[in-house]
Amino acid sequence: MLEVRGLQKVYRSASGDTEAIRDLTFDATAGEIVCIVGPSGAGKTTLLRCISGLLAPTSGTVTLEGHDVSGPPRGMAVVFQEYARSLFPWLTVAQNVELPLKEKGLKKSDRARLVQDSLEAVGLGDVTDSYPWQLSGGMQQRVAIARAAAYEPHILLMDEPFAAVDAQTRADLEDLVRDLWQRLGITLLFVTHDIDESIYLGQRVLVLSARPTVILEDVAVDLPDERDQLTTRNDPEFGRLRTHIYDLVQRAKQGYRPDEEAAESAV
Ligand SMILES: Nc1ncnc2c1ncn2[C@@H]1O[C@H](COP(=O)(O)OP(=O)(O)OP(=O)(O)O)[C@@H](O)[C@H]1O
Repeated sequence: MLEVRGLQKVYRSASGDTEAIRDLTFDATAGEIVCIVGPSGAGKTTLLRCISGLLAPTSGTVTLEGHDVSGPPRGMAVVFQEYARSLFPWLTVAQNVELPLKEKGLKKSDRARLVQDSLEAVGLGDVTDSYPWQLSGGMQQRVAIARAAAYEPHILLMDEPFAAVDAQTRADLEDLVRDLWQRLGITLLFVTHDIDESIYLGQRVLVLSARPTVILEDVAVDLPDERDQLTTRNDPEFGRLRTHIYDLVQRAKQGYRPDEEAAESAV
C-alpha cells in the first residue's frame, strides 16, 4: 500500500538549513494501523506532509499503491489536529462533509448518501444542518473524521487529531477511529504524542529518534484486534509495551540514535 524509501527532508532558508528527516524507510500494508511516536520536533508532521504530497522530499521516495507521490494522491484523506481551521465556518456540517465529494466528481444522490452515512457513523446524524461553530470541539473533530470517511480513502493520515480534546472525548474518538478502520478496511497512519494512545490504536508503533529523524524501532503491538478502553489497557502486554516505548522515547530525547555516525553528529 505505502512504501517510504530513504526519505530525507531538509528545510532550507536564508537563516540556515534544518534537517528534519534524515533517512526513513518503512512500509504499511493495506488495512494496517501504524502509529508514529517520537520526541517533540522530531519531524512527525514533516513526515506526514511528505507522505500526503504537500511537501516535496529532499531525497528518497514515497510510493502509494504503486505510484510515486508528487502531489496530494486521490485515494488519501488527512485529518489534522486543528479541526477549527480545517472546517469551513460558513458551511453547514453536511456541506463541509460534502465538499471533497463534489471535488471528487460524485453525483448528488451518492454524495447525499455518503454524507448521511458518515455523519451517522460518527454519531452526528442529527446535527447535519448546524454550523461547526455551534458544536463542541470533540463534535467538530467528529465532523472532520466523517468528512475523511465519506471520501472513502484507501489510506487515512491523522496528525495528532485528538490533542485538543478532553480525555473522555479522546477515549470515545479513539474507539470511533478503531471502529471506522475495522468497518472501512482502510490503511491508517496515526501520529500522536501519547504513548498509550499509540498502543491502544496501533498494530505497529514506529518510534522516531530526535531530529534529524530516523526510526529507532518498529514495535509490533501484539494485542487482540477487539479492543476496549478497560480490558486492553489492563492487559499485561499493554503495560510491557508502554514501558518499552516510554524508555525508547526517553532515550530518543537524550539523543540516542541507532547508527554510530548519526550519534556523533547529534552530539
Ligand atoms: N516550514 C519549515 N521551515 C523550517 N523548519 C521547519 C519547518 N517546518 C518544520 N520545521 C522544523 O523541522 C523540525 C521538525 O518539525 P515537525 O513539525 O515535523 O516536528 P513534529 O515531530 O511534528 O513536532 P511536534 O511533535 O512538536 O508537533 C523542527 O525542528 C521544526 O522547527
